Amino acid sequence: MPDRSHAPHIVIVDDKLEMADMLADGLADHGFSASAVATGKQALARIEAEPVDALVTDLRMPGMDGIELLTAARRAVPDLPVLVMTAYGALETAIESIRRGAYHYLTKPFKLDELVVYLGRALDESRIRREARTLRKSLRDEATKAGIVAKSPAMRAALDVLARVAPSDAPVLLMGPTGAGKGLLARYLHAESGRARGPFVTVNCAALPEPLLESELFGHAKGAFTGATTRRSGLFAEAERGTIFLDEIGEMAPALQAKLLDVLERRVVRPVGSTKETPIDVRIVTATHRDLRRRVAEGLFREDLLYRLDVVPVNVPPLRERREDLPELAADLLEKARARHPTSRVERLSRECMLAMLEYPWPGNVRELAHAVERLVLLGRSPEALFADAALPHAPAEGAQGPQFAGPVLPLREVQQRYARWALAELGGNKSRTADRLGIDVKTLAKYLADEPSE
Ligand SMILES: Nc1ncnc2c1ncn2[C@@H]1O[C@H](COP(=O)(O)OP(=O)(O)OP(=O)(O)O)[C@@H](O)[C@H]1O
Repeated sequence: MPDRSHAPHIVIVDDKLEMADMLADGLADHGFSASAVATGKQALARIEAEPVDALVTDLRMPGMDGIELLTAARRAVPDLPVLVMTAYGALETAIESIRRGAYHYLTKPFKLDELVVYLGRALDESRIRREARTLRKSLRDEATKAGIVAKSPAMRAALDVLARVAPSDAPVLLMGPTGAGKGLLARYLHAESGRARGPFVTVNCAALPEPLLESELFGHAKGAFTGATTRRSGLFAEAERGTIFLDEIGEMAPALQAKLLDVLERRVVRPVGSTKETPIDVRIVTATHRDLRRRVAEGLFREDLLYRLDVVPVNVPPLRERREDLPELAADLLEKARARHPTSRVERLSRECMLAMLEYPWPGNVRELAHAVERLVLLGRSPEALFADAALPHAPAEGAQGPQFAGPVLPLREVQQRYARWALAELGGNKSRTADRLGIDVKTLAKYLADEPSE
């Protein structure tokens, strides 16, 4: 019997109760705690009332038959291992039971030892599944603890897609501007996947010239080029059983794109200067701030490679398009920055600062926000940080906001329309925010926007 901390509780159901009793006694001799019942209903009541580790059921029974019981039991306890006992010749129902999730079927008459072996295996597998789930959950909690802020629908959608595709090996393409969090999401995907215990290797494809990048990625043989005094295995090999994150994939040179396509198709790499190919088991995740379709149209990116890479495309919008994330991001970043600079006078962000942050366009996205908060913490002179302490290059100069009056006097209706259009453009085309800021409802805004200016 496999090592278990408690005697596994097995429910055995057979309309011939003496048969169920006999099996229960036999199982008790093998260290199980087994109860025998005579109907599907009784078995289900037990499963619903107390912790049961496995169910052994006859198939043909009056009232609730074995298939119905199997279905109901697995609805009550989704991972419950179920073994079915079937009469000789009832192969079809036995197969049907497997289709519905039974672990195994035993054809009567069978030896007790056979049941013991299959029960042991079923219990071990269900324990392993449970442990894997707990591990995955704790990794997910880790990712949340690692601090991915996702209040906005866009970020929540991105996390949701990533969590769902994580268990597969499907390539994922993260699209979004610099500093928006693509690297962080790539790590999250890795942590959520079955490869979480394997390595996560990041490569910035824009950082190295083509020949260097090729040998970085695929490795090189000894003497492959001047300076290659030893053999090097490359980052794909380093990422074996893990994930490789190719950042700025849009910048990759065409010749290298062809080689990467070959890696994706054949799952082998060939080090520079070598004739030997090595099989690889690596999940490929890519990211770009470019519009890759446009790069394809411009002849700068291979279309066949794009199709291979964007099996699962995920958008990571700029921070200004998901301001719901900003307050929590700013608060988290403030905490971290304060921990790094314990002598800072800054304790919190002033209301003025938060409002200004919500207005600011953040061209460098979360990375820029992180740097701004760092400056606030370093430069702030009071417990309540002011926006000016962040010393942001794109901050609007005081007084430059809002309408300026000059030129001919215009009818108010026209001013309303011009101002509404300007405000809408300022707020990135977001009608509900614009209406909110103008203190009108969306319908009224639409009226202002549509109004023909009066002559
Ligand atoms: N949603 C988020 N929650 C918490 N931190 C975030 C979030 N998004 C980004 N960050 C932080 O912002 C910084 C920039 O993110 P990241 O490096 O992932 O951006 P990126 O899109 O990969 O940028 P680049 O394309 O320039 O490499 C990192 O320190 C990251 O931890």
